[in-house]
Amino acid sequence: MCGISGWIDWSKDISNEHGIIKKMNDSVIHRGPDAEGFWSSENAQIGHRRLIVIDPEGGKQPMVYKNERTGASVVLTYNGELYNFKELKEELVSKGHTFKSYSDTEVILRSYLEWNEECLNHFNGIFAFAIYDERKSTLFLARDHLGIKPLFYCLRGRTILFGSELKVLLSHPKVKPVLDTNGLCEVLFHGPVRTPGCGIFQGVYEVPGGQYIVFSKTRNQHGTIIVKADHRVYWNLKSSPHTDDEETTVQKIKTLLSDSLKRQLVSDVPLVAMLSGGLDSSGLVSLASDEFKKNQETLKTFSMTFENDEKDFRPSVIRIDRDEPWARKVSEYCNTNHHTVELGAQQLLDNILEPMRARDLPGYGEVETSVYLLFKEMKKFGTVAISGECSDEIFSGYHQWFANERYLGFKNFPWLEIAFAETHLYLKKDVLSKLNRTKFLQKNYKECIKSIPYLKGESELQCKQRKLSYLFIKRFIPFALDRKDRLSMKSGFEVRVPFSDKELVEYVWNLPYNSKAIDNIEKGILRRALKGFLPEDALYRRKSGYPSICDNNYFFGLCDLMLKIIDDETAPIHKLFDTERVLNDIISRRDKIENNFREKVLLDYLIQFNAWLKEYNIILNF
Ligand SMILES: Nc1ncnc2c1ncn2[C@@H]1O[C@H](COP(=O)(O)OP(=O)(O)OP(=O)(O)O)[C@@H](O)[C@H]1O
Ligand SMILES: NC(=O)CC[C@H](N)C(=O)O
Repeated sequence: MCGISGWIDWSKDISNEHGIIKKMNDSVIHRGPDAEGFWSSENAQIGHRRLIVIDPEGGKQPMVYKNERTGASVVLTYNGELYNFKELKEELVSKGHTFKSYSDTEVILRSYLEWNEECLNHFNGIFAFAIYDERKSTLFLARDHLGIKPLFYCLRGRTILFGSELKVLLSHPKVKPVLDTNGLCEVLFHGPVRTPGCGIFQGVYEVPGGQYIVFSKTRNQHGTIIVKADHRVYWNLKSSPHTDDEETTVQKIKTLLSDSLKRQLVSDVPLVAMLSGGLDSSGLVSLASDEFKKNQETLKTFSMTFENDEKDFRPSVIRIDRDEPWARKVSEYCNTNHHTVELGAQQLLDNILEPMRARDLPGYGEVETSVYLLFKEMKKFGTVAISGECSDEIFSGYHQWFANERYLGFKNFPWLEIAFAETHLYLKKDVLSKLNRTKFLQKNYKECIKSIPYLKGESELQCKQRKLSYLFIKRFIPFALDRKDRLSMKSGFEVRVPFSDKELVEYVWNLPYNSKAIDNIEKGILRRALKGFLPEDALYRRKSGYPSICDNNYFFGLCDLMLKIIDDETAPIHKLFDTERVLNDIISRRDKIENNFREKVLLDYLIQFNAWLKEYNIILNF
């Protein structure tokens, strides 16, 4: 993947401000370790950091089209992969376009020249890009359908700033890390599930998936130059009755998934795969290894586990068994070259702040640290990987929620029930009452469910299931993708998610829950579609969550780190949290707590939160 940055200023000449754009661009050097590029003019400074994936020579960026007659340029800075670029190129050639390279980047640029913003309706891929069009004095910011690649921006008067990560914007002197009431509520009450569009810091936003913005320079009635921002949704979930019979549905899912996977194998650099031994990653590994075999190649697969996990493992509602034996079994069945990455408690503690630095926000602790370390290791073997992420959200794999009246009737985001949204329990009383958690969450939830496209004639139960499915796709997926992008890109590693293919999502969205959970098992329809691709027991392995470390040394290590923070009077966290209660309820009782999952999540979050306030010099304004 790449990192993009930019600064458009219609209020003054910024052609000499190279130092600032260089700093913005350098902040995402990890996203694009292979090359850097800049383009500038009187009103624009545009940067690019490149992780080369397709056409090393021809795909350099920013990529510019210059109208020879007028001298006006159209400049593209882009992060992503256009999976259907070969087909689109043929279409564009038939319309008279000529190409200088075989890169997907040039296809994006030429598509814009041909179709303007409508080009988005032709794309299948993962992308976040900016096109500065001197011919029209516009800046076009766009993001892929589900929001797989990131894009943040802010508008200050006649100045527009944009970048792949929040740190790009924070590197510009005009942007300060101010946390107002809304920003604080977001980080405290939603856990890491940020509201799409919200950039946490005051005046900072995100282009949500499936949307674009055109900023244009125009004049108001007094003749003063102003910037107009036109926000548009170009893709969304649409409901229609599902009329295919069972067999047709199974066949269609099989075709859509295998087409998506094949498209996503395109790469000029080594591609590897994650393998948990669960249905989703195993299914993709099986399909991908067949493609590799056609070229006499062996797919490399990777799974993550913990040192001594066999001894320490205790089953829980979330994690019913260990991934490792299943991953090995699937690897043997598919003939992959399998690697196991083993992590220890101390290694996780040593890297505890890395996910926060990757996301520019505090996050979901240990799970994020292990994913980050896994990606870092995988990068030694490849530049691109395939992951089974998002299948659970798309196929409604959370049986415990979809088949449970309590959750179906729940009038809030269901994940607020999980441990990672419990920080409010330890907030100082005056802070909590000032922030009004209930009001914030209710407003946000109501806003979200307002746009659910219910289908006429659906039963009450079906409506509730559609609502839950909508919440997972529109709210939980952006969080999962955001996390995956930042944790992989911190090591310059691109992770692709074939289940998030727009055509597959559009089709599965309209399956009633009963059809998805056919055979009385979560994701039953997907299991039927993957029949013959996996050993029968792996095909019907029940869902077991992402591994969390059972070694108590990790929990004790967290307690020690937290104790140091509590003892430090200057620690910023004291301003917000009742640290005395954390000490009494958790740290002093550390030996007596049996199942410490919730406590681990809380401590992880508080440690990251404290470091975030400190390292980012957060200005609290609430
Ligand atoms: N132990 C693991 N090692 C390597 N990658 C993993 C591991 N666990 C999860 N992943 C990655 O994260 C993704 C999401 O995990 P998740 O547990 O939701 O899915 P899964 O294990 O593939 O399948 P299932 O949902 O059926 O358990 C996986 O598809 C895989 O890419
Ligand atoms: N890493 C990226 O975002 C890649 C951009 C572009 N697809 C290339 O191959 O260079």
